[in-house]
Amino acid sequence: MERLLDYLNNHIQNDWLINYNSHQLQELTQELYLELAQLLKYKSTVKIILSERETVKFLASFIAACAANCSVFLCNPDWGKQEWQQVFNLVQPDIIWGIGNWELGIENWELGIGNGEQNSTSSPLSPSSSSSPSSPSSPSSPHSPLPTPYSPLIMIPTGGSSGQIKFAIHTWETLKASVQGFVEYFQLKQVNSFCVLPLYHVSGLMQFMRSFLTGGKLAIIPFKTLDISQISNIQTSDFFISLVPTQLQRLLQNPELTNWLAQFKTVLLGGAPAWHELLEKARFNRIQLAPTYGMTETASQIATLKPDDFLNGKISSGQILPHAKIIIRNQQGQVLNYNQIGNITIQAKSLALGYYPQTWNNQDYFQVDDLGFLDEQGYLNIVGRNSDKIITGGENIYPIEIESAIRETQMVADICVIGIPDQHWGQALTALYVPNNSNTSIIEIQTQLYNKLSKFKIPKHWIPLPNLPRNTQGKINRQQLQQIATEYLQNLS
Ligand SMILES: O=C(O)CCC(=O)c1ccccc1C(=O)O
Repeated sequence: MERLLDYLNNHIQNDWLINYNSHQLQELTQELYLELAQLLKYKSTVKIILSERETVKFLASFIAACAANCSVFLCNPDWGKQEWQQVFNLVQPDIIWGIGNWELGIENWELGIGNGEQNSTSSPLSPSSSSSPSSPSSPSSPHSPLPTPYSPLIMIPTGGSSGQIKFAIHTWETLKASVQGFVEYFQLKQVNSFCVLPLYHVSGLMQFMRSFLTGGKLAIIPFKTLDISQISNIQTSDFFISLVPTQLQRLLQNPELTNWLAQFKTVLLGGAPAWHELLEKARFNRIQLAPTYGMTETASQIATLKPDDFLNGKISSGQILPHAKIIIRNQQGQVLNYNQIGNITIQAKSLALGYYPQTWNNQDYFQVDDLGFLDEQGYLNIVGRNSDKIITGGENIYPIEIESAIRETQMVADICVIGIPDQHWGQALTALYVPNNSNTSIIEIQTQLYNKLSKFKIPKHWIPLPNLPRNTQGKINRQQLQQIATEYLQNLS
């Protein structure tokens, strides 16, 4: 993978990284690479925790780690003590690059839980001969290689909306396959990306990868600091931008930023389910929106609705990217037909090899928690998450349908529907909502719902909250809401 350095130094235009100095990036990458090469004389594998807020440092560290075939664990500098402890115990890193709260998690680790690898004998990587480098533009193999010390392992964190942090094990090949699928699907030579999502997250990292591997431009500006005066000088009609639904909602509340957004070639939307009203608003404002479906394990999107389809009124997650295949199966694993709802299973060249430190062996397909169907034209439709399913009075309900209907009333700023254990109903449909203003009336919302939904789909309990617990990706923490709702209802009775 040393060819990566050559690629960075000689094959990428100087101005690819907008607002940053590419020379500085090259120099820092070289410096860090040499540091790693030194270490690799004595150790066969080097595990790096990368927790870097600064863009150039993040990119230099990432590229250097990959060039040196290290295992790099992408981390969120803002994780709390508990998360860092979990991560240190799992990873037992040789190097920590960056800043953040990780000091908080280091206590146990220093007490000797880590440091298990000090005895590894030297296995120097001989220059280029031992590795099987592939140039960033060559086609990738259909199967991911097993992890070897001669290819970098890129661990991307995924925690879902709550609970344990896991790392999906990716390789340069799986990430490259995702970029190739993307480029083919959109019929592009180069991808210019405007990245407002964190680089340690798959949604941010893949924007870097798309630009880096295709020689496209890359602007990186944290969402929090987006401000019209700072961004209006970048010509975005040639750019992709990736947003999560809550970010899109925020931008659409500001006319200037809405105008700015409407100039993008494509606005990729992913990370969490979008609601009908949000999509309508984007369509009304002629945003070139491309709702996507994908996850950390697939190195971002594997299905995407193209902007033309979106603007023509289509609602779905779009067609499947060429590097991936989605098959809908029933509980027994049998393949279902078009328009039949079942479990979504995935095969993809971009699929992770497993969750660190385990690889998935002999697995024919990856089954996710989502339910959906493919229509005759191969468009993917997501119905809901298996684990979010609520059974009330014997009826199956997916909260997304109820949440969309409630949003359409325009009387709530945010909404989540869950099931609370109930003697009579099995589970009682419960809506946790953020009122739009002090006059928000539940009676009025319910009246509107009666015209749209069957009676059993109307929530039995309504709980107002000042805000709902969402992570930076906009994913809602349903577990926490279960707890809040249970306590709230207990206090009532
Ligand atoms: O939720 C995830 O884990 C993946 C989400 C993701 O990558 C994404 C999020 C927002 C916009 C575009 C994308 C994408 O798939 O490229």
